[in-house]
Amino acid sequence: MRTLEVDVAVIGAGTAGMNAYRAALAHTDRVVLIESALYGTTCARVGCMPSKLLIAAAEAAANVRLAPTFGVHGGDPAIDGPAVMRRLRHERDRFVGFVVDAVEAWPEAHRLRGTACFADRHTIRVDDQIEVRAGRTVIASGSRPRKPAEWSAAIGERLLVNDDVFEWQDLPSSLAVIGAGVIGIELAQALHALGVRVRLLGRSKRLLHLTDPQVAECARQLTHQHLPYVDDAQHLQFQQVADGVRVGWMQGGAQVHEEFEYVLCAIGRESNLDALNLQAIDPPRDAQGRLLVDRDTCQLGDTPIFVAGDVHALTPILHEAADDGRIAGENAGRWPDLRAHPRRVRLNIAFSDPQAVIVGDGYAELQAKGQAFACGAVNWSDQGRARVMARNAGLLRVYGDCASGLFLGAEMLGPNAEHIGHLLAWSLQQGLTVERMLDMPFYHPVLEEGLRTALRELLRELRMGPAPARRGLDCGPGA
Ligand SMILES: Cc1cc2nc3c(=O)[nH]c(=O)nc-3n(C[C@H](O)[C@H](O)[C@H](O)COP(=O)(O)OP(=O)(O)OC[C@H]3O[C@@H](n4cnc5c(N)ncnc54)[C@H](O)[C@@H]3O)c2cc1C
Ligand SMILES: NC(=O)c1ccc[n+]([C@@H]2O[C@H](COP(=O)([O-])OP(=O)(O)OC[C@H]3O[C@@H](n4cnc5c(N)ncnc54)[C@H](O)[C@@H]3O)[C@@H](O)[C@H]2O)c1
Repeated sequence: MRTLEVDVAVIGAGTAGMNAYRAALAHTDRVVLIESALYGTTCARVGCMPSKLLIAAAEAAANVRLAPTFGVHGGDPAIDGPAVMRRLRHERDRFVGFVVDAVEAWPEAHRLRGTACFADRHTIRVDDQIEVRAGRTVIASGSRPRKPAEWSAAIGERLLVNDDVFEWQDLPSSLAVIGAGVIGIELAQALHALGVRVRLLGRSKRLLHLTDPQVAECARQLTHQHLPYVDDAQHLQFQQVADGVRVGWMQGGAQVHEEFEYVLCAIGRESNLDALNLQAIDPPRDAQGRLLVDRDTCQLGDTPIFVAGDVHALTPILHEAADDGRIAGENAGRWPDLRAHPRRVRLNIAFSDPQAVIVGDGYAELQAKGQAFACGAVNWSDQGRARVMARNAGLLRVYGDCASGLFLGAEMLGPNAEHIGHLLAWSLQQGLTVERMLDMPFYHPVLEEGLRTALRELLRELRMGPAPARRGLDCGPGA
């Protein structure tokens, strides 16, 4: 077995690992990046980018369907499945290509291909061919879709995960989507809008990680309006039939069956830790058995090992994985003089229809903290610009601290939530009070005026401002 001595080894060339590699390189040239599969990242190959390409096609179809609302008639959208998938794969391959080019431009001596596996805290074996002696290691091995073995045993290749969807040459005729989390909702809604017969099967009434009971209920109702959705499917059963799968479930005490061409499993992800032989490093764990990782340094306990990205499952989103990678790589490089990096405020966006956002502390977290907080809200059904665009569905709830008037967080379902979410996250990270946020300019007529309505109501609820005008007065008194 060949031996390689380095200061820093990075396991996984995804977004976290690539950022860790670059950050470590600022401190030492003795760095190696180990990857077991293809370069290109989960984000570009099978995650953020291809899913948003599919959603972009779905939005185009939805806009055609909405056109008659404005007196514009072009007929039903004709969906060319092979063309939808061709564009998706073409653009996806372009994004992947940029990533692959970037990695392959790094020195060959810094790159190893193969599956990494610990022998001890300073030794990593790669496919039992190379032994890497590393001063420090960054684990950035990501996650993969959870796929119950008994479901695979029952229906074999008819059971798909998100990775499979983006390889389709054409859209399927029908699909059961299991799991009403972010991936399930985004893909179910997009494929439904593209003419696929979809049924979304959730097992609890909770959707998209929303915890505010009012926003969650609004999400549940809108999802029911938008696509065939069962919010309490119990005792799922799968049986292979001639042209697909017969899916059975219990719903409100009754047994229901429906046949689909495929089943998409979107029930969460599991960390890629199993191949790493973690027992060899005896990792410190918390009371729940999770790896004990310091969020501000990414260090694993007091070991010379750092953990970054989805593998830790704390905040499995792209910008957090990139931040983790930078922090872990920098600290692995500068070891033992570690630096703590304050983290950005929480911002989650689901590209559902309408979009969903959670900023800062969600409703359930504030309640769990026992903090005295007040709420303000806007229902988008009556908001001026949202009505102009005929996209007036959803609810925004904003939270503020009763003692200080500080803005604390928000949950939202509604039009352009991705942009309002950013405004709110930036305000939160700057430590603004609700009053200070209301000092900012609001143009007319824009969706942000809806945010202003919610903030005014919040200020009133905090007993720090006057009662807002009753409704729909963005161009009248109270504007
Ligand atoms: C369908 C989908 C849609 C998403 N959409 C969004 C979105 O819109 N916005 C957003 O912010 N986030 C989104 N995400 C989440 C985002 O993609 C992830 O947070 C991010 O890609 C995680 O990056 P990572 O570096 O941790 O993992 P990865 O990119 O998965 O990298 C891990 C790497 O480690 C390698 N590896 C694993 N084990 C080993 C081993 N033993 N030895 C060597 N190498 C190993 C893997 O092959 C892989 O290349 C989405 C995810 C999915 C699945
Ligand atoms: N827009 C985005 O930022 C975006 C998009 C996609 C994915 N992601 C990231 O990827 C992560 C993983 O997404 P995900 O959708 O796989 O996980 P998730 O945790 O969001 O959702 C999984 C859902 O499956 C349900 N579920 C679990 N077991 C089930 C079962 N046996 N039967 C029926 N339902 C079951 C859960 O209750 C949950 O609602 C997300 O947490 C998110 O961080 C982000």
